[in-house]
Amino acid sequence: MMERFRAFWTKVIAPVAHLLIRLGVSADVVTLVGTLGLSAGALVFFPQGMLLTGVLVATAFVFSDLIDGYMARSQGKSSKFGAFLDSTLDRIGDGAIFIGLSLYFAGPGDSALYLVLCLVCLLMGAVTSYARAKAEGLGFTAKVGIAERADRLVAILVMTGLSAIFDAPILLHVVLWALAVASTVTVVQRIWVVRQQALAEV
Ligand SMILES: CCCCCCCC/C=C\CCCCCCCC(=O)OC[C@H](COP(=O)(O)OP(=O)(O)OC[C@H]1O[C@@H](n2ccc(N)nc2=O)[C@H](O)[C@@H]1O)OC(=O)CCCCCCC/C=C\CCCCCCCC
Ligand SMILES: O=P([O-])([O-])O[C@@H]1[C@@H](O)[C@H](O)[C@@H](O)[C@H](O)[C@@H]1O
Ligand SMILES: [Mg+2]
Ligand SMILES: [Mg+2]
Repeated sequence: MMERFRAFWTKVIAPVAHLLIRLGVSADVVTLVGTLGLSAGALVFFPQGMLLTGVLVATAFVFSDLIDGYMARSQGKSSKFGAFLDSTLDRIGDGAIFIGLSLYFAGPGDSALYLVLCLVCLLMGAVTSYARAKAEGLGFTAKVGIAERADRLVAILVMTGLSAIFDAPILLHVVLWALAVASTVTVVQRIWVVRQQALAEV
């Protein structure tokens, strides 16, 4: 769903990308540093209950996932390794967010239920992305579903931020339930579309 906003946000990040290019920074370094920053934001601040700080730090770095590809393309330096690195490190950033929130619910958030829900979101988000990668490796396509990565990131970061701003834990609880369901639905959607493609080959 968020893909439709790619063009707008690409315009937003383009000046940053061009500055980094002028500074001689490579897209791969942006991919790596962005992942480290996103992960640090989630793993340092969420477990301490500093949810808004964690969201703001994570948000500052998550856009690196838009910047890195733009940098590569604008220099004509898109590469297979870059594509591999980008997709692989996405999983680390996604995992850090839900591990950070799991540790929050194991500590100040004090809820076994929402700790488990965080783990479900972590798992089904990872399976969602793996399903697409495996499908593409087999010559199928599976870039479908109601909860692609950007959708999941926007949902969890915005709602976590709002829950902190308004001191409304319910907002975080609702988004965790929603993402657990939506990610699972997305996995089923991807299995379905690959099944249809496989049957069409017969
Ligand atoms: C007050 C409110 C609360 C507190 C503040 C909360 C604010 C939080 C707001 C938003 C945070 C969430 C933002 C999420 C950003 C999404 C980032 C993302 O997921 O991007 C995903 C994709 C990019 O995917 P990909 O990496 O595959 O594309 P690339 O362009 O990188 O291309 C990859 C190819 O490039 C080559 N390559 C790459 C790297 C490399 N090193 N070498 C290479 O060669 C190679 O060929 C690769 O194959 O982006 C998208 O999915 C597009 C859409 C994303 C845009 C969504 C952003 C939405 C932001 C804000 C939402 C609303 C905010 C509202 C705030 C207030 C709410 C009340
Ligand atoms: O949207 P999603 O399928 O869960 O996750 C996507 C991966 O499948 C893809 O390999 C990667 O390039 C994208 O950046 C995003 O991480
Ligand atoms: Mg990227
Ligand atoms: Mg990416």
